[in-house]
Amino acid sequence: MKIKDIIEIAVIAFGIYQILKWVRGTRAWMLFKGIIVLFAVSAIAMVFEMNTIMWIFANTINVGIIALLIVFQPELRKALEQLGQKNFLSTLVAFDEQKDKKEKLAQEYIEEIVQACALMSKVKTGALIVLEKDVKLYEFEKTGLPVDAIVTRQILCNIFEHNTPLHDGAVIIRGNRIVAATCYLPLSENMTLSKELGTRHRAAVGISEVSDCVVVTVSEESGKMSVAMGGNLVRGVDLEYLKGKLLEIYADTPDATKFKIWKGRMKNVR
Ligand SMILES: Nc1ncnc2c1ncn2[C@@H]1O[C@H](COP(=O)(O)OP(=O)(O)OP(=O)(O)O)[C@@H](O)[C@H]1O
Repeated sequence: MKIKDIIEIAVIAFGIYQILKWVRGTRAWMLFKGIIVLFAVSAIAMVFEMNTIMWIFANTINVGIIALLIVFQPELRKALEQLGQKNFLSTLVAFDEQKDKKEKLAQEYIEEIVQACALMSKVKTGALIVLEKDVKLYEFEKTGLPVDAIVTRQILCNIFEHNTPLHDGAVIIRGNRIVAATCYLPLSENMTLSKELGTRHRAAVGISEVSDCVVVTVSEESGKMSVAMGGNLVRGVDLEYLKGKLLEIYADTPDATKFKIWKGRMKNVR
């Protein structure tokens, strides 16, 4: 083993790490998990010498790779564009402590979102609020106008106020900040959705199908609140349900886990 080989291994490991990090931040993450399952199935087929399954895999892999390149063309283009950017190195190695510090959806912000929905529901103001989780929604954020404001009930109500410039489309929330408003979301093509539902609710289901986000809607027609997650829509939820669902997002974040560990330690000390 020469120095050159060690450098080569380090470069490849770093490259794979960066690719995995990038995949986690895009909707390719779900697909990546699917591919891992397919590879697991092919490995099992190989161990048990299931020739037909192995033949199907061998003959579809080339087509599959081309299909992947076509489906993820926007993400690949974005990744290549980032490679060409000047600040690429600084994003690879997080020198800046702030950069590494992920913003988390703290309980107080959840309360703001819930209260905003309550107020809008009362006066039947239509709203579409997307809470981003692990899969980053940059491509949808770009379709709207940047806001970059701390989540407060007043700002949310103001954004969705009828006949104001920002009321149309969706708001995207990342951590404790509203990053964009008037965003255009993909409409779900789910045929089983109720025919009563219009495009606001279809858009909520649509974005939840392609990412792990949680979407809250307030109907302009009925004032009812709904929550979309993983392609499912729960209609007519109450404030308690809404708060519970949003708190689940908070519970998933590392900050909350740290808090739980800390609480556990405190219990042990006592
Ligand atoms: N693809 C989309 N992305 C983001 N927002 C959208 C999209 N399509 C529609 N909307 C929002 O939904 C509004 C139209 O809602 P529409 O009445 O069609 O839906 P709905 O599901 O019946 O909702 P409501 O119960 O509030 O009437 C638009 O004015 C716009 O703000």
